[in-house]
Amino acid sequence: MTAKGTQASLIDGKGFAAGLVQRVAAAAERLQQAHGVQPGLAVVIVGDDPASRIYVRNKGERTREAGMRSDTHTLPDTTTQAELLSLIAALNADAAIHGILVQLPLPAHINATAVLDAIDPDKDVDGFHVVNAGRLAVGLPGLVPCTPLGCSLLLKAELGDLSGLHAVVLGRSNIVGKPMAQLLLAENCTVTIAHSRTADLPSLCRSADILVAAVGRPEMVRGDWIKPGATVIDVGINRVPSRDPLKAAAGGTRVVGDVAFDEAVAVAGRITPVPGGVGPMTIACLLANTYAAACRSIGVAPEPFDGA
Ligand SMILES: NC(=O)C1=CN([C@@H]2O[C@H](COP(=O)(O)OP(=O)(O)OC[C@H]3O[C@@H](n4cnc5c(N)ncnc54)[C@H](OP(=O)(O)O)[C@@H]3O)[C@@H](O)[C@H]2O)C=CC1
Ligand SMILES: Nc1nc(=O)c2c([nH]1)NC[C@@H]1CN(c3ccc(C(=O)N[C@@H](CCC(=O)O)C(=O)O)cc3)C=[N+]21
Repeated sequence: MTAKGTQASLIDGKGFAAGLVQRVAAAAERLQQAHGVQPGLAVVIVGDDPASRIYVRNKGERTREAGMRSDTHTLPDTTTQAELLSLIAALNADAAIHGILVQLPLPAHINATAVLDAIDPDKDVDGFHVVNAGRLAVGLPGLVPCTPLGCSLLLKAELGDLSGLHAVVLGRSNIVGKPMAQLLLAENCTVTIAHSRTADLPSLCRSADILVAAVGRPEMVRGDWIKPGATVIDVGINRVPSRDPLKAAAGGTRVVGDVAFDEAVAVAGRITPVPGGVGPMTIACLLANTYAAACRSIGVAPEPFDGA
């Protein structure tokens, strides 16, 4: 608590995501009843990255909850780019698969851009294909990257109209920062994108009504970088040693965000926790995108999930 006794309210991403998964499941059930189509997702993992393991475990549970089909293709580190491309070609041609997700990062000997751009854009439920990036940039309907889509849904549910708010997006990756900025612009925010060459990050961040942190640096954003009352969305998922020195010595870890939560919670108006904030929304949006792709594959307009 601060001297003023104020404390940010927590944005319950986990709870919001659970509700979204239920709404997607109900819509998918209606799609199946009306058209006999069960949305199908294929996840391809090459090698054994720890972040990918967490993601795939959670995704499997949520996909089952939503009554959708989920196939996981686990390939060894030694898989060649040609082998991966031929699996993608088979999934592109498979009418029972509406969504394809290739877990990142890929091993260094594989060109990730070439692989992502081999996915049929209409099955690209990650929204990483250059065609979907282009659709987002010019305002055409398409598949939007799950993490920024989840952040945008949380912000609209919390704040309503975002028009005229100053949003600072920390990070400019193709999978989080850039599409996040596009979505905020589409909601009529005034958007600043910051990155590793940005001068005086603390002052810039202090001018933000909405601060989205997606840098991959544990607890980089400090309490005094935040405008009092601002809304803070922490995208970071960083594994750091456990607080307990004995556990840490044994290799124990905990997950923290890109924001120093204990400091930020005393200054911000609203904030997402890590875990339990943006992460679960990413998975819920993956299911929503898979449902939408299944609808469009048979020429049906997907039910929207914008509302609460
Ligand atoms: N919750 C979820 O569902 C997801 C969480 N994540 C997490 O989000 C975070 C970001 O992921 P991602 O976008 O893939 O990361 P990238 O590493 O691809 O991008 C990081 C961005 O942060 C910028 N950056 C790095 N260090 C600094 C610094 N010291 N000061 C200012 N800017 C900096 C980089 O700038 P520059 O471009 O100049 O190098 C870059 O634009 C990670 O913690 C990741 O684990 C990612 C995906 C999903
Ligand atoms: N093609 C591709 N698409 C991705 O979207 C993608 C990817 N590759 N590679 C890895 C990153 C990371 N990512 C996460 C998603 C959800 C949680 C998540 O659900 N986190 C929970 C649990 C965290 C914990 O307790 O460890 C939470 O934040 O509450 C984490 C990480 C998706 N990614």
